[in-house]
Amino acid sequence: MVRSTASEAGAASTAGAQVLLDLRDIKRRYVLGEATVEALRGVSLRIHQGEFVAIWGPSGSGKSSLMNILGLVDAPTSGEVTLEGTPIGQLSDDALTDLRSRKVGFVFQSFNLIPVLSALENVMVPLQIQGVGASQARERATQALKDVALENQLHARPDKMSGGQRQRVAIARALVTEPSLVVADEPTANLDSENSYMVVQLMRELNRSKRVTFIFTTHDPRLLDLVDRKLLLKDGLLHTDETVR
Ligand SMILES: Nc1ncnc2c1ncn2[C@@H]1O[C@H](COP(=O)(O)OP(=O)(O)OP(=O)(O)O)[C@@H](O)[C@H]1O
Repeated sequence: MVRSTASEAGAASTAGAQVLLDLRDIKRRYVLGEATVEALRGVSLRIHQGEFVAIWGPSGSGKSSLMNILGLVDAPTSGEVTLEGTPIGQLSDDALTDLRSRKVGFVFQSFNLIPVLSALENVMVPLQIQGVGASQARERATQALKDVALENQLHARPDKMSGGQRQRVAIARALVTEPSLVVADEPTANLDSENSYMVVQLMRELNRSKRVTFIFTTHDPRLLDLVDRKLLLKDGLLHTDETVR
């Protein structure tokens, strides 16, 4: 049940902004032996460039399933996903991998930093995967860490950093490739309430300053105060879609 439609609600805050992601009637079914789980049961949604969006809802409502599809890491069982006008379902595996690495950055609840690498080296990794040369990668990663106020921790390893600092490194790593979209599934699940708020505030500032679209999931209602738009998922359906500002 959607009380205000995605397109109406999105248009209210994003007049003139281009559609970044368009999901039409997305269903995701998991089959485990005899059992079938209908994790998403028909989600239609439009995300515009520059939006700052939270997806919230009870455990098991389909948030991670939807995030995997929004981040192009999983394909729906049925329905269509379009990113900047490109229908995803028609791409080869190689083309999809290339598009995802250029357009999407990821932030994870458990940070997923490489423990033996410094903060700077962790942030350089996605650039090196893209084939960017070492000195340029170092320069861009240094700037990305400055953007999250960690210029004094360039050479620290993750195990010497607090949870909030580790998540800031992960945000720098997500942004260093200059993606159109950052997808963050429960980015504050392993942080205390003060650090949770600071991390979402930081994502908000970067969303504004860099005009990058952010979509994150959360269980924490306080964090919803910081968003443009909140989507409530229940039982695999988009229940409400509210544009806040
Ligand atoms: N890989 C999978 N195989 C089988 N079932 C799955 C798989 N991933 C998710 N599910 C099921 O799909 C439903 C939705 O799960 P999903 O993880 O998307 O929800 P969620 O809202 O992110 O939950 P949580 O807040 O607990 O992380 C649940 O019933 C879950 O058990």
